[in-house]
Amino acid sequence: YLFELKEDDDACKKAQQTGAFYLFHSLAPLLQTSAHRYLAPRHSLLELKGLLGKFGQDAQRIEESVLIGCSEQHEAWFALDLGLDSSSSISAQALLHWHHTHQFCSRSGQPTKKNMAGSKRVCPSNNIIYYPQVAPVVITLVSDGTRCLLARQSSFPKGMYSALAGFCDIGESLEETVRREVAEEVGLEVQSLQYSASQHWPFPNSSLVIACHATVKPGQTEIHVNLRELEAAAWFSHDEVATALRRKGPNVQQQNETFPFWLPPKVTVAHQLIKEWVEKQTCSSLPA
Ligand SMILES: NC(=O)c1ccc[n+]([C@@H]2O[C@H](COP(=O)([O-])OP(=O)(O)OC[C@H]3O[C@@H](n4cnc5c(N)ncnc54)[C@H](O)[C@@H]3O)[C@@H](O)[C@H]2O)c1
Ligand SMILES: [Mg+2]
Repeated sequence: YLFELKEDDDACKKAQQTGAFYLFHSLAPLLQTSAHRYLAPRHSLLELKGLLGKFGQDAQRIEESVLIGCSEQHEAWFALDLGLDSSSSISAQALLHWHHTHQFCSRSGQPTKKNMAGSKRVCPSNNIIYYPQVAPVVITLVSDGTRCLLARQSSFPKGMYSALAGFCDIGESLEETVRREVAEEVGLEVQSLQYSASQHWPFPNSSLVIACHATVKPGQTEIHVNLRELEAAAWFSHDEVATALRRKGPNVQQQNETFPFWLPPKVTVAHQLIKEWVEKQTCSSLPA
């Protein structure tokens, strides 16, 4: 059903009649608080036209909406950004951000036009079709069998460590990126690797983060930190990591000016990857 709406502008326009619209302003979502929770209000086309009229906006703006999904019953969902200045926060809706930042054809320089669903942009002068780009990123938790390797960039919040991450270079397989990034960032040779999970990650642009476990040969565990990319990297024991998983975010500074290390929040695939390793270690240390 979604494929049909992306390929057929008339079908998409018709779906707006019975669809639901989520509103944004300069890429920030409009939220309502209710009983200490944030809810994203949905607006029907009629309500949306009323809102636009109330604020003196042209109903034509509805053409700027983008299709973001549908219900099992084929109720289409749309996002519409009412903000005029889109240079501010990119904290939401990767697709709206992509439209704001890809307005021109990279070959002719002409302004491109979004299709009704917002699933692509087309250059009217040469018919080149542009689709939203997603940059693949690998995140790798390296283990030597009993410890795992965590690292931090200087841009991370104080005390936070995570698994090694890196963008795939053009032409690389994911496996090649894992081996290259681990070699580049900590000077270790990956012996084996195993896929774990993936996550769409819209910060700073649209990336697809693919999480993997990797092992190094026992005895080949000497770390050489690439200080151009990382501030620090070290091996951590199962107990240290299990304790850190329970810490919620930045902790108070300890007397000796250090921060007990903590890990990315639960919402990140980095957290899930590290948690999966701790659970696997716990299971493997249980008596058979
Ligand atoms: N969701 C998660 O759990 C999670 C975990 C780790 C990293 N990430 C994200 O993955 C991304 C990559 O992590 P990193 O900073 O360690 O990457 P990295 O080690 O490749 O270093 C970043 C460098 O990659 C280059 N680069 C930037 N954008 C690129 C692109 N689109 N394609 C190719 N190269 C690019 C730049 O030179 C940049 O300095 C970051 O945006 C980070 O937010 C998400
Ligand atoms: Mg990196």
